[in-house]
Amino acid sequence: MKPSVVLYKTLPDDLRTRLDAHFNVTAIDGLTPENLEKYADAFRSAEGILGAGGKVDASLLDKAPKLRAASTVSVGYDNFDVEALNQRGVILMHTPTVLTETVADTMMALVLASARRVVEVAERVKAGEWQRSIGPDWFGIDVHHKKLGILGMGRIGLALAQRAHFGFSMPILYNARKHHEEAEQRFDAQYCDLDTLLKESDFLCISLPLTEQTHHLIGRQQLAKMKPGAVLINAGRGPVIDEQALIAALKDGTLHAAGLDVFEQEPLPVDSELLKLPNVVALPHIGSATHETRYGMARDAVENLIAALTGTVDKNCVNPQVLR
Ligand SMILES: NC(=O)C1=CN([C@@H]2O[C@H](COP(=O)(O)OP(=O)(O)OC[C@H]3O[C@@H](n4cnc5c(N)ncnc54)[C@H](OP(=O)(O)O)[C@@H]3O)[C@@H](O)[C@H]2O)C=CC1
Ligand SMILES: O=CC(=O)O
Repeated sequence: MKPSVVLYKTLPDDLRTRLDAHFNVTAIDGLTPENLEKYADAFRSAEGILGAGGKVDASLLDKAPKLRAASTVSVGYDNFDVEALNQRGVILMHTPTVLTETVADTMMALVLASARRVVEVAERVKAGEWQRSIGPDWFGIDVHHKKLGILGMGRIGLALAQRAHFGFSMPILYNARKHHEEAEQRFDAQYCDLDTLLKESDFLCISLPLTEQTHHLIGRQQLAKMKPGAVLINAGRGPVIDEQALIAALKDGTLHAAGLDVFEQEPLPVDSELLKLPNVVALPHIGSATHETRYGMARDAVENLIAALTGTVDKNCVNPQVLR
């Protein structure tokens, strides 16, 4: 008999067919409390789950006693209680690599849009404000040759460094837990502590995961240390930045602008102060959102679940210790 799995994200038809070929699939529209109750039987017999978004914690795992593998259509896995998965021997699979270049493109787009006020001035054109030659009130700031600080020199940080170094001649500073030889050799990136990164970066780009250590890593004190007129970009996770402190820094002119793909609460509430600030470019968490990359992520997530439930995992595993 095929193993049972719960699918909580819509897949392209061909990938759904592949999943159906291996498993008895119960498809639900998200890990909501209502669905956990409504599909209690499916969770009780599920050996795998596949999807994105929604908390996978001890209380969900208690409802799925046969679970052996979870496959997320994302690289970030902060919505999973990995400790609880480890205790129950559940393998967690994710989708690194396939999205790296696309997310780095998004970050570079945020750098350019924030510096050159692309969204704001395009709106002004649409509003009919372009009536004569533009003056300094339409100007932005240069990107090329400015100092780019990268907080989190992992896969995405490295791809961003490549763009900034070769495409925009930007000197690169970075901070991570360890030195990254590849970034230093290929892009002449200089390692520094967080304070130096804050003080010296013209553009500070965050590509960190959300963990206990990174939660509110950037708060009022850190923002106050940033170079006057700097631009802050965040495509890691919203709660890495204390959003209220960020709003204050944008209002009092400490920061020139911010480009944000992620927020403390998503979707961003429509009454958020951030949306009232002209110097904020706010995107709806589209870091990896191209047709090609989202398809690749879904494909990898399906293959990851098949590998996890057939004992053939050789990559993309968050907690390989469970395999031993
Ligand atoms: N906006 C979006 O749509 C997307 C957002 N993301 C987010 O981006 C994150 C990064 O992805 P990816 O680059 O693939 O991940 P990686 O694991 O490759 O890189 C993470 C980097 O963060 C660093 N890091 C972790 N904790 C700390 C810390 N406490 N202090 C300093 N540095 C730290 C790591 O340091 P070290 O190298 O020393 O271990 C590493 O350099 C994801 O976890 C996800 O949250 C990802 C995809 C899309
Ligand atoms: O935020 C997206 C991810 O893949 O993580």
